Amino acid sequence: MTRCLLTKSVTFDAAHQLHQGDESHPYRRLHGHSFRLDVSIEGEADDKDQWVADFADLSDAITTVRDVLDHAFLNEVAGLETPTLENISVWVAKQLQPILPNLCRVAIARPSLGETCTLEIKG
Ligand SMILES: Nc1nc2c(c(=O)[nH]1)N=C([C@H](O)[C@H](O)COP(=O)(O)OP(=O)(O)OP(=O)(O)O)CN2
Ligand SMILES: [Zn+2]
Repeated sequence: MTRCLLTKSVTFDAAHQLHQGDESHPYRRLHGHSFRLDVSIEGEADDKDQWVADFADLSDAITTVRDVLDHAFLNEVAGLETPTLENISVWVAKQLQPILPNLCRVAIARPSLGETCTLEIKG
């Protein structure tokens, strides 16, 4: 059997404010970013279909979180009151774990800034 990691990626745009820094720090102003979300599942290709899972099912799952995050003011999303990349990763993992039991990695990137936060999920 072959153990594989499948990754599906989507992009979204969202606004946020961060409380870090002093009162005049630019992070505190309302501003936006373009994000890329990468979601990975791990498993073995099954005998019948010869795949770990249909990418269409991974796509359906990731779309449910993208629909919440895209063009949102992230601070107003329940559980995302401090929307750092780190907290967005944890939030996405919490949403997806019930529907993707073999979820193993969530990464949130800001490609224009060359920044990525990767959350490794132990089985
Ligand atoms: N470890 C983390 N560090 C920072 C995070 C984070 O989520 N985790 N977030 C930020 C802010 O979101 C900040 O707005 C990032 O942008 P910045 O580095 O200031 O770059 P610009 O806003 O200037 O980039 P643009 O090209 O204008 O979007 C900071 N640190
Ligand atoms: Zn920001």
